[in-house]
Amino acid sequence: MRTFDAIIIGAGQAGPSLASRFNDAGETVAIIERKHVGGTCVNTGCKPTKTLVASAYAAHLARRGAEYGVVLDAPVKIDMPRVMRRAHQVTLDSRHGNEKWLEGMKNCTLIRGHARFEDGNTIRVGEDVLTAPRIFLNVGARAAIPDFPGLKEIPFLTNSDMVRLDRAPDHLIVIGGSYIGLEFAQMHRRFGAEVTVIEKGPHLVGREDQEISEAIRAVLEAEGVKVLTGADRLSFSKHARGVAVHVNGVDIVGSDVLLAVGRRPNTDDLGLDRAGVETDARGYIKVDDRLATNVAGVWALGDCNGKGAFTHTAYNDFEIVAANLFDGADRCVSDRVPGYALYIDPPLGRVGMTETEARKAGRKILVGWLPMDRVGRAVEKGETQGLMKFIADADTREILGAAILGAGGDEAIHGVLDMMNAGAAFDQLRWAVPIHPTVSELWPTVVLGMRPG
Ligand SMILES: Cc1cc2nc3c(=O)[nH]c(=O)nc-3n(C[C@H](O)[C@H](O)[C@H](O)COP(=O)(O)OP(=O)(O)OC[C@H]3O[C@@H](n4cnc5c(N)ncnc54)[C@H](O)[C@@H]3O)c2cc1C
Ligand SMILES: NC(=O)c1ccc[n+]([C@@H]2O[C@H](COP(=O)([O-])OP(=O)(O)OC[C@H]3O[C@@H](n4cnc5c(N)ncnc54)[C@H](O)[C@@H]3O)[C@@H](O)[C@H]2O)c1
Repeated sequence: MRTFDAIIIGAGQAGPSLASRFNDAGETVAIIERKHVGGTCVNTGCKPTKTLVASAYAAHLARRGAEYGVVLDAPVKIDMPRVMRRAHQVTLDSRHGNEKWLEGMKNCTLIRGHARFEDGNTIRVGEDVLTAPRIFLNVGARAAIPDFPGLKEIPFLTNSDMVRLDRAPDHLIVIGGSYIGLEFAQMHRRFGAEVTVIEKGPHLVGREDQEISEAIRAVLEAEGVKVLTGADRLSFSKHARGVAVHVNGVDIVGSDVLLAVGRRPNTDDLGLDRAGVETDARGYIKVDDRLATNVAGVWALGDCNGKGAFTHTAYNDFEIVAANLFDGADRCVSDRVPGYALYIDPPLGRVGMTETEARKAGRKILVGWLPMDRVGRAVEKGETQGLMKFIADADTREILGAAILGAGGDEAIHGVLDMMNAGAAFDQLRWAVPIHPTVSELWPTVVLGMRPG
């Protein structure tokens, strides 16, 4: 049995940074990884997908070259193996960088293998048995694979397969019209595939306000992505041309199927019952506001605690735990201002509540919005799809939320995110002097135009 000051299971987005804090404090730490250092983000998530999105954007812009007076005399061709090599290289560089970082930590031991609890402070990795007074779970999540009729009979793809595919499918059928589904849908359309998105809910990205969902659908349909919402009773079968998806009484035939219907936490094979660590009905580890589980000395960080599903929320979980353990702070998850982006093109940048959520919360709200074709920067760039939207509390002057579906939306949303973090009233934006020409320079205009919602 080996003894450490701390054990971390999972080298995703929280684990390695936490290991580094233990190392720097002169405490011994073991970090256990069963697959690739860097976890989902680096290997099968953000890094490869955003690199692929960049290739797809280059193809799209090249096709539109003539609109800008840039003449390309031959049709745009996509070299898929090269596209994929570029994405793979970005992943490899990041993974190797993380590995080197961990291996360079004097007090840290990187252990390869699948970890399971023996009891509340003992972990087994194969023949290796480790113990520590503090254990941190950073085990992440994987693609959910529901038991759809016929699914076992057909080949299907998940996000992990998609980042290894070195061809554009002839016709990609995407099940699930949210983050993963839409990012892959648009990118493969731009790589030359026919693409159909099948979504169960009445709208794409159902958690957004309806006009945002509809604008996203318009962006995708304008590029030729077919969208079917309100999909009911899905089933699958083999077909001479690949796969047939039976939905709402019709058959859709494609060459490949991508399942993007959500994620499930990697907690079913962790021996949590032996340690007595509680999970909710969906398998997420129950934690308090400071990420402690019900078992003393065990914490859960990142996707596996169900409090966030993004790289920045997993990293913020590390920041919270580290600040509380090492810096004498008292940080908690409920202080976090929720922000995220959907990386279709143009991207959707989001922070805080939607208008629907603000109304449901019983707030008296003010709402302002502007179509992107009124934003000079977007006009100059020739990227005028989408809108900006701002929601505030009419009584307290608090900023409740904002969205930019439009050029640079993933970056420009940070102006609002920072104001919300600073607890600033929306009136402050009125007197900001933003830089011209930017997307952000329109926030004062949006704020001045707010009306009761
Ligand atoms: C296609 C896709 C695109 C995405 N794009 C974005 C994006 O643009 N922006 C964003 O913010 N988020 C994005 N995400 C989400 C983001 O990747 C995750 O939220 C983030 O990686 C979660 O980090 P984590 O540390 O909680 O878990 P992970 O990164 O999943 O790491 C968990 C690690 O634990 C290991 N592990 C699990 N069980 C065990 C065990 N028993 N023993 C040993 N090791 C174990 C796993 O192998 C894994 O390496 C995307 C996700 C996907 C799938
Ligand atoms: N840009 C980003 O930050 C980014 C990108 C990709 C993934 N992610 C993370 O990964 C997580 C998972 O993404 P996701 O898109 O797989 O899941 P999701 O939970 O966001 O969406 C799943 C979608 O599938 C639909 N669906 C469920 N069952 C269905 C069925 N039977 N038929 C048709 N549609 C069905 C749902 O209605 C929903 O729209 C996200 O929550 C996100 O946090 C983030």
